[in-house]
Amino acid sequence: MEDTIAAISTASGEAGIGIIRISGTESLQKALMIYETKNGKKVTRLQDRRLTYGKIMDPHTGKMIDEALVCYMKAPHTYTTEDVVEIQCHGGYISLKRIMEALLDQGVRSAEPGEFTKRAFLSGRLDLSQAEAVMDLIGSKTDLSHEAALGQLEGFLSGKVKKMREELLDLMAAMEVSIDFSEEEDIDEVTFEDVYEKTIPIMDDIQWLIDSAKTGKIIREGLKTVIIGKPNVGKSSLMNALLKESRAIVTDIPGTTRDVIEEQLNLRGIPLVLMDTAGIRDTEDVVEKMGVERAKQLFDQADLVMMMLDASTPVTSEEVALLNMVQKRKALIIINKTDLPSVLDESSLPEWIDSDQILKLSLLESSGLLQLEEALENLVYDGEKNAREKEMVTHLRHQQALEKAYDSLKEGVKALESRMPLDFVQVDYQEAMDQLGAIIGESVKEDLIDHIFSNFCIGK
Ligand SMILES: Nc1nc2c(c(=O)[nH]1)N(C=O)[C@@H](CNc1ccc(C(=O)N[C@@H](CCC(=O)O)C(=O)O)cc1)CN2
Ligand SMILES: Nc1nc2c(ncn2[C@@H]2O[C@H](COP(=O)(O)OP(=O)(O)OP(=O)(O)O)[C@@H](O)[C@H]2O)c(=O)[nH]1
Ligand SMILES: [Mg+2]
Repeated sequence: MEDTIAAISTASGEAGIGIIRISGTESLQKALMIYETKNGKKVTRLQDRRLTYGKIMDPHTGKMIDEALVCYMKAPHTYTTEDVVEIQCHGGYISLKRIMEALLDQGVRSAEPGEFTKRAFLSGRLDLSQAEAVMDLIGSKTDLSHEAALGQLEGFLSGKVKKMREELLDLMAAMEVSIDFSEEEDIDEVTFEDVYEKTIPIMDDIQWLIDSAKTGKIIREGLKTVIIGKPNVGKSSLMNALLKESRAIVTDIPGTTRDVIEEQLNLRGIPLVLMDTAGIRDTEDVVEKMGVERAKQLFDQADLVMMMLDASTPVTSEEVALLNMVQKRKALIIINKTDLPSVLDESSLPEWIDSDQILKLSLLESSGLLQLEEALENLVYDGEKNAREKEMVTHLRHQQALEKAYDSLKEGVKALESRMPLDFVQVDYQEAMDQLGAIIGESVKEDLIDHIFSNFCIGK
């Protein structure tokens, strides 16, 4: 029997109401220990799925903690599939804290992060990718990431994975039968053709999912974008322009920004984590030097680099060195201050730079920003319009499992083609099955499951 757990499920802080969720066999009994009706009567049961007004009492002092609405939901048709009681009290710190204390006093255990959802998963009401989607939904910061999470919660990925696994299972069964009926260990020709032809579309489906992950990961995690360049080119001005607020200090003194300024931003549905950095130059100033070091570190970690140049100054050798570091990266080259007489010679830029990568702006005149947004959008979607739909793979874990499944099938098909003994083929198909299974939480180790749920928030 699972023990009975409770947690505050609403965010902490002052709020209209707050909810405590209790789950487990003893939920109702424990909740009733601290509950009485508005007339001060104790009760022994509550109607299933009915919100009831009453008082939450401290059993020790006999004093009221708060008034509340209480709802009992009978197993198995609940979030966790266990008996659940929810206590809706006033929001704020004290009511919620004291109700939790009163419950713990009755022998209820504090839920671990994600434990409610873990129970929903362990009971089979959700599969692992759906459980992960619950957290994504809570964490989503743009409509697109919200949509993607909702799609996954509704089972878009699980559905596809389950269908592919069924198809693979059929193929494995067909191979099995084929061996049983043939004299040798070989697979007969008809079965070979059939298995081969049916495997290819499965591989195509997997590839499609893998392709969607490029955008999907950015949609879920955000695109870490760092603005770099020499001092005074307008990096902080760009940060402010994109945020549409005066966040970073802008002056005409080179070396104004000394620390990293990080802000989140929703750009056409893409969550950007935007970082403005200290202008990179050789400097004796200790603080600025540290800022420059940080800028260089961030540069390494970023998903996207916006390298900013100044149209009114010549390209320096230091800038060329920075540009060359950007070569293999997702990068945009931004030439700012195009309102000033042009001094920068574009032919002095490294040759590898693609003309699509260069954007010309004048932040003073607010021109060129739309083109910049568009270029960013194209980079994320890789020019694929259909990537904007909500069906995409958003987790690295899923992407990696799909890649492994794909590789195994490729091996399997190769083994088939060269008429290898069937055991070889089967090993590959089984591996693909297992990899796909890992996405939905079948054939995964317990510590992976623990790890995934430990990243959830309390009360979920
Ligand atoms: N008060 C409250 N609001 C909430 C939740 C909750 O647990 N409590 N949720 C979550 O945290 C979300 C809703 N998700 C839920 C998903 C499934 C079930 C559930 O009881 N499912 C049952 C029965 C469904 C039915 O009525 O047919 C089932 O699937 O068997 C409940 C909530 C968002 N809002
Ligand atoms: N003429 C002109 N001036 C600009 C433009 N964009 C920014 N500036 C000015 O350039 C100066 C430097 O801008 P910042 O945004 O502080 O430059 P930065 O790259 O953040 O500089 P550091 O933090 O010192 O590295 C300010 O005086 C801005 O007003 C532009 O498009 N045209
Ligand atoms: Mg600055």
